[in-house]
Amino acid sequence: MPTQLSVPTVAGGRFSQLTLQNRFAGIHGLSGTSWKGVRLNCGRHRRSGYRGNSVRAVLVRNPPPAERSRGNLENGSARSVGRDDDFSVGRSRNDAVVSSNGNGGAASRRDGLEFRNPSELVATRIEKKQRAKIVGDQESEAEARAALRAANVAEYDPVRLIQRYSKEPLKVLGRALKVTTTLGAFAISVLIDERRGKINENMRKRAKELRERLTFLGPTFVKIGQGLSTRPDLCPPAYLEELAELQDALPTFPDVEAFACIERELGKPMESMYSAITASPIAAASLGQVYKAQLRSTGEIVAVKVQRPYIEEAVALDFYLLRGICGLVDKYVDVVTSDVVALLDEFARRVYQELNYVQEGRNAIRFGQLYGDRPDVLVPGIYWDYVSAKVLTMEWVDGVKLSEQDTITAQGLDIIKLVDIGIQCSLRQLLEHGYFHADPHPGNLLATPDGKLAFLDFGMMSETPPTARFAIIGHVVHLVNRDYEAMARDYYALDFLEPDVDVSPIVPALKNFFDDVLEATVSELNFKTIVDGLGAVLYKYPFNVPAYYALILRSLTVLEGLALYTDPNFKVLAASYPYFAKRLLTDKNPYLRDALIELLFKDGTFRWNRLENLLVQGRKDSEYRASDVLQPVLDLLLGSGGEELRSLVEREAVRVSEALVVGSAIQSYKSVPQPLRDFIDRGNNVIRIKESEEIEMLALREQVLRIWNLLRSTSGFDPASLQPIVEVLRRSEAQAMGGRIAGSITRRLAARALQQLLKQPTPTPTLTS
Ligand SMILES: Nc1ncnc2c1ncn2[C@@H]1O[C@H](COP(=O)(O)OP(=O)(O)OP(=O)(O)O)[C@@H](O)[C@H]1O
Repeated sequence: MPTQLSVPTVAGGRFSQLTLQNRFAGIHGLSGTSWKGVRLNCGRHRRSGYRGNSVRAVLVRNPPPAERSRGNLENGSARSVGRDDDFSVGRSRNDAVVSSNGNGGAASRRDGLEFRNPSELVATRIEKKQRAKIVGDQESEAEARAALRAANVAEYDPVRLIQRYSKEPLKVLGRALKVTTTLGAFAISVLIDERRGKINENMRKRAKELRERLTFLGPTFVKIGQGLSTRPDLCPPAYLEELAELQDALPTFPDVEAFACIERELGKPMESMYSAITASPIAAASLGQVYKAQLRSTGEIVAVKVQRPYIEEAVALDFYLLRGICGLVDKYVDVVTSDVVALLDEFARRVYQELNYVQEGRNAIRFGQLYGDRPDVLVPGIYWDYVSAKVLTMEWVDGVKLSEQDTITAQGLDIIKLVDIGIQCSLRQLLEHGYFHADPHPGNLLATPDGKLAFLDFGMMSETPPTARFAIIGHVVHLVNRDYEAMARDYYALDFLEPDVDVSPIVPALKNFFDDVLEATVSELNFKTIVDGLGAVLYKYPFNVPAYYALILRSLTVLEGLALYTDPNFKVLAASYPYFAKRLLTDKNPYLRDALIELLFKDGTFRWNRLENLLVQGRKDSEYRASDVLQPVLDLLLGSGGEELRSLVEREAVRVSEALVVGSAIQSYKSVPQPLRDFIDRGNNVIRIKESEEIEMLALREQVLRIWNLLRSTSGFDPASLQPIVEVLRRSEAQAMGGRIAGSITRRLAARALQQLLKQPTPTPTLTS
């Protein structure tokens, strides 16, 4: 069956080879045939995420023969080429339009050398460093050139918008009519449904209608719809599902315009930059569409994102209009207490930032520096020589969207593991460095064939302020402790409440809600239940939830939602606990150390089970190190100002030592065969101790031994790593404490010995420090 082809004119003149890709029809038989003198190579499109059954064309410029042979030779060593199935169909396998990959080939040869001489090794390291520096310098120069290309990028300025559109009333009126009729018709349909009692029955239909109407209205409304699609607090599930489609199934714009934009923005002809590019986009998103291409200079496979034409004009007019409407709401609608204009301004500023792809490239680099070194996370690199405000060229990521769970499972990948990578990475983003991906919808998360999680789309990033990072961890501790007063106080640190707001009425509300839900342990709780519960509590009080907080909740609920498809019992909090445990056990930040103490010493008693739980959980975290666990705790114990804690620890140390000594004696005594035992104590119980006390002592002994074993068996535990602790123990305070503990234990044991001697039960002595 011959397949219909249409060749974009802009590309038609420039590219002398054309590759067809039929997504599902499997037209491999066409390979090698020609159409109008153009060679055709076809292959089944295997990358998921493509819908429909259309034919995609890849235009490939014929390379000079020398280059072609080099491509053939180096095909195997070209890293990015080998990774991709669909793209390589017309390129490397049949025609090998793979230009030399200078880095790949040379690097592997260099890596293959054997260095025996240490000075040579040092020299190589220095050389590598110098090379890295040169590469770094070149990168920054290329980035600076990209920034120069984006020098005239528009920024959101409401005053300028007013100046601009007050002169164009007809344009404003036309758009206002379009928006009001489109959304008004939807509102009327919903009102009629309500009158007829058919809201639920027609919900799915209306949700679809809303999605279509927002798509029709263009990028600004698509962005609003995307925002709503992640707000279960605002939209019913049917709407959430339909609006989620706005994340990646959007209409495309003509390729001719896209290619013309690339040339205009980068100031060079297409073929001088890319040796191949797909003739139609592989994805269309709200602000741009993405092509797959091959760099002429290195042969690397890249993704080229091109911005929709006239998008700035479109969003500017929409924000001008929406701002006017929000102004009216602020003025006349009393039930709305928030400053709607300010909210819109914040949103508009973010959208404008997303329109500057140089900024997005910078975000990707920063994100990659912070999190890309993790072996299970992939962050695409940026090719600055091919970046401007409207064109972004980045490393191609071969993968499947996390939302396409069947395809992922078919590839033998574990979706829960991938979600867990997402959660661990998100926790680090939110609570460690504070710099986070604020738009982690499933379309922006890809599972790579080797099981990594790739992050895409760095247009919208956000930051958690340092105080809030610690306050969030503290908040979880307070939740575990059911310390509702502390929870309520956390809202000051979290910036939810002004310092002058009285938190006392909030405490019973929190208690009411959490006492019920905490029937289960916190880690068994659904994250969404907690978020919804908090939402319901907070809603009644003068709270102001900062934007970063809503985004944090969103990113974790998105991940939990993804996991729930596969495992209905998945709990994001349980998955997060190892991270919290590791932070609490190892972080030297005073706020977190206090939180740890609060967790471990509740009401003046040491909670061994909590320590054990923290250790069990903490070692599940990939970055947990046993040596880190002890150091901050000891520092805290022995530092100035730790008197109260020291006396608690001393008391506990005595209790534990006694449990170990007496408990071991009990165990040894019990392991002696009865006839021998009779012979030893001649009918009297040598160890005279109350049964309940004995049970408690043995349980404590078991627990302490378990904890010690946990510490010792933690992977990577190296006795040498305890050296700093030995240093701490040498301090005079530690020695003094050790002396006091030993004294107390001796007194307790002496009392017990006396008790045994007199065979009279005596009251347990009170401890003195
Ligand atoms: N580096 C890449 N490698 C492979 N595919 C990519 C890459 N970058 C983007 N894509 C594809 O293009 C789609 C859209 O890209 P992206 O999300 O960056 O665009 P956007 O306009 O910022 O989208 P949004 O509407 O989410 O803001 C992605 O969902 C993905 O399918």
